[in-house]
Amino acid sequence: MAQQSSSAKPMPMLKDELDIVIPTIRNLDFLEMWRPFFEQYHLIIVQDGDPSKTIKVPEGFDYELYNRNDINRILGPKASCISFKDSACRCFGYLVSKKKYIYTIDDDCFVAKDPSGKDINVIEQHIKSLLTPSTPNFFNTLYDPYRDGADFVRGYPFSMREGCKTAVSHGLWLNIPDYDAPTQLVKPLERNSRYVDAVMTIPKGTLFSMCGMNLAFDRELIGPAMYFGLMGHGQPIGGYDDMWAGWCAKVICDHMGWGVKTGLPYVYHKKASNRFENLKREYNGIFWQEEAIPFFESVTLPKECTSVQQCYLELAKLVKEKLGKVDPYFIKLADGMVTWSEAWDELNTTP
Ligand SMILES: O=c1ccn([C@@H]2O[C@H](COP(=O)(O)OP(=O)(O)O[C@H]3O[C@@H](CO)[C@H](O)[C@H]3O)[C@@H](O)[C@H]2O)c(=O)[nH]1
Ligand SMILES: [Mn+2]
Repeated sequence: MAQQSSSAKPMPMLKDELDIVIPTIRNLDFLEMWRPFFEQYHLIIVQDGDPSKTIKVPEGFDYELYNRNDINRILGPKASCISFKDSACRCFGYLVSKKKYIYTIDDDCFVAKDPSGKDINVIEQHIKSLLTPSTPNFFNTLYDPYRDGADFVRGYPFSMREGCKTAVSHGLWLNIPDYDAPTQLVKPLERNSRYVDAVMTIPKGTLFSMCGMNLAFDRELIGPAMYFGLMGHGQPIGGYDDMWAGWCAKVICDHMGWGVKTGLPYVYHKKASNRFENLKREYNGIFWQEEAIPFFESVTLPKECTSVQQCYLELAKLVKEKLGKVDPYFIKLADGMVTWSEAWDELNTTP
């Protein structure tokens, strides 16, 4: 019998242990719709683009806001690892947060409704997913065994039923799905109306496409690996920020014995970006991912790597060595990973 189901006992709100990180190059009007669910939490707003632009935050929210001038002031030369003019800038929010958990959301994502018509509280579901164990080592065909009304199926080893720590909770999207630019171009009218009432652990040894628009993670566990890379202005690639972080984080979670879950909760995504612009920024990524995925699948981290940062620095070394041959960009990216790790230490190691 799985531990008491996650919905049997009320989930803690974690309002003093969770920050909401929002990257924005537009405005924050969408917060009005999220007010019932977000108002109790501290927001970290990462303002991208022109720092002289004033971003209006709706009344009543507790927040800190950082623009490019702040990032440069706080990080100095290390600011070079934080992207400009790409949603990748959001990882600066992970760096400066002091909380155990992070939830990050895009400013074109709104409250979705479940099949009963009830507004979905994304924070509550992500907390449930993060606070209940994962099952990366043996797939439970009835999905989340810790959920009310579910359990481990016959044949599931009892020695494995305590599960593992959960490091990442990856939510999904109704309306505009997270398709790449080529798919968006050929299927401009496709909308996702399928609400799948499930959370599942992504099996160990399997990579996945981590989308940053409705994502939560245990910052104390996997935060040092959640670098969203060098994307956007001055870089030959964009729109692969979350993908890169997801591949790195999944390899490290597998090594550390932690789980990554995907599924509920849903947001309602009203894509604000332009699919033609997206094709330009994603273009190299479409080719490079065919090299990057086999690389990540081939990675075996040494057993001496017992901390996420040791894993991350080892990964950066391998990226430079193996992917640097694909394109010099990956040498720069590997250096960015090291700078990120140094910045993490600088801002997060108590003297
Ligand atoms: O230069 C920029 C562009 C955007 N942002 C902010 O980042 C998020 C996502 O922007 P948007 O919704 O326009 O992007 P999408 O094409 O829908 O999704 C991409 O973003 C990532 C998912 O989060 C992933 O790379 C793609 O799926 C919004 O909050 C923008 O305001 C920015 O800060 N700088
Ligand atoms: Mn979007």
